[in-house]
Amino acid sequence: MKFTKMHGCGNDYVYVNCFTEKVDHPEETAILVSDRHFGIGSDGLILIKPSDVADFEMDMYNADGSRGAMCGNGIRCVAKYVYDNGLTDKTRITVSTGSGIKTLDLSVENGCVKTVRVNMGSPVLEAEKIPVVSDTSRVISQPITVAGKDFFYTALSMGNPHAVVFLDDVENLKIEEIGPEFEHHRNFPDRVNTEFIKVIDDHTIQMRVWERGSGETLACGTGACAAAVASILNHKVSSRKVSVLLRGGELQIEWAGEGQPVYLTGPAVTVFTGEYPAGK
Ligand SMILES: N[C@H](CCC[C@H](N)C(=O)O)C(=O)O
Repeated sequence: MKFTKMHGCGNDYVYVNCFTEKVDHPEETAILVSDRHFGIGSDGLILIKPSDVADFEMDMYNADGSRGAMCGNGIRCVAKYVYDNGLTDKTRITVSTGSGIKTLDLSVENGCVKTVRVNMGSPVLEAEKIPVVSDTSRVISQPITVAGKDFFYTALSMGNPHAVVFLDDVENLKIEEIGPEFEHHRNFPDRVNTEFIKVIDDHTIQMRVWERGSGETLACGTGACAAAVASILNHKVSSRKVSVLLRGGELQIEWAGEGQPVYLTGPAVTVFTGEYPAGK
């Protein structure tokens, strides 16, 4: 299987061009290739496929083999891959995902995509659609006890479920302890991606993330969108343009308010190409 290794702010995936390659068991393949010692090493696997309803289809799998409905860092790399490899010459493309068709605008320098702006669609705030178990119709700064500790969280979907928690310190957070407890908490029937946020100023937040199915990643595109929306809803920031500082880089989020789409802008990087498994 020929593959290309790419990342968005350090959120790295193995990409396979399914116009020319065939992946029969993507769940198992995602587990194998993600292993950072016995495989290629990645946060998961992303298949780039033909589509009848959009220019391309993105089919995304986490490191544990679970299928993700949307991936903000991944979709930017899909755009870079299809443009840089000549599958399209358009600088506005559509990509079909598990959470609908997304429109992307590509910024090109010297014939290659450098940054991509994604219309991520509108956030979903209704508890039952996220889904989250709650006795309130929305979850905006609601109390939750996780592993015996009390937090306040805001829940929303960007096509995938997110829980956003505001803390005074995220640097020293023992995310490997609390992350899985959130991921598997009874409030989240489909598990959850959890973003831990420190507010820096009225347009800047710092974020660490424990991803459903992949653990701590250096960045999460849908998570950065969820964090910015939660920061605006909770009046933690006053700007509608939020810079999200992640361990792997910086993402720019724009949201004009309820009923409006969230826009995600960030880089996409190609690291290397290869063959898996290697020839004899
Ligand atoms: N772990 C996520 C999918 C990947 C999302 C993330 N890598 C992004 O950039 O949005 C989920 O299971 O919903």
